[in-house]
Amino acid sequence: MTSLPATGALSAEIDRLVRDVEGFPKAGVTFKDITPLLDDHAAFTAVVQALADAGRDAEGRVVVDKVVGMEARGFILAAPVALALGVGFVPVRKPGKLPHETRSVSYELEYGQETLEMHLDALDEGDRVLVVDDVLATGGTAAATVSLVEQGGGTVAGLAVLMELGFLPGRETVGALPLTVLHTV
Ligand SMILES: O=P(O)(O)OC[C@H]1O[C@H](OP(=O)(O)OP(=O)(O)O)[C@H](O)[C@@H]1O
Ligand SMILES: Nc1ncnc2[nH]cnc12
Repeated sequence: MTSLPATGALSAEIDRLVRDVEGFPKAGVTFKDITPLLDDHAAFTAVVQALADAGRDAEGRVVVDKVVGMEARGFILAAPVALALGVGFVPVRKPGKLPHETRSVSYELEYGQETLEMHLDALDEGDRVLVVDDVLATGGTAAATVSLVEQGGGTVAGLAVLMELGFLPGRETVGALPLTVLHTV
C-alpha cells in the first residue's frame, strides 16, 4: 500500500486515473472507465473514505443506517463504503436479478432505457440511507434509486458519487438532496 493522496489532491487523482473511452457503449458517448482507479489501492482507499464521509456528521459520527448501491459499478464503491461506516449494504439491481419480492422503477439513461429493483424488505421504516454510485450523468439512476428508497420507507440522507458529468443535468434531476461529488468533468 502506498500513501493516500491529500484531500485536495483527490480530484486530480480521480482525473488522472479515470480513463475516457470514446464511443462506448455507443457512438457519441465518452465513457468514464473507473477500472484504472480501482486498480490503484491508495486512490481506491481514498475514494471510499471520502464517499463514506458523506455518511458522517461534522464530528465524525455515522448518521446513516444503510448504504444503497446500484448495479454494477455502484456496488464496487458502495459496499466498501458500508463497511467503512459499519452499516448494512442494500443492492439495487437490474431486472430479474434479486431473488425475493421486489419493487421496480424505470428511467432513461444517457445511452438507453433501464429498470432498477430493490427488495421489498430491504429497508426498515425510517432508515436513513446514503446512496453511493460511481457516475452521476443524467441523474436517472440516482432518481430511480431515491424513489425505490422512499417507496421502501427510507429517507435519503445523501447521494455520494465519485464523478459528476457536469454537462448533463444529473444535479437538477436529483433535486434538493445533499450531494457529495469527488470530481466533476
Ligand atoms: O445518471 P445516469 O444517466 O443515470 O447514469 C449514471 C449511471 O450509469 C452507469 O450505470 P450503467 O447503467 O451503465 O450500469 P453499470 O454500472 O452496470 O455499467 C453508472 O454506473 C451510473 O449508475
Ligand atoms: N459517460 C459515462 N461514463 C460512464 N458511466 C456513465 N453512466 C452514464 N454515462 C456514463
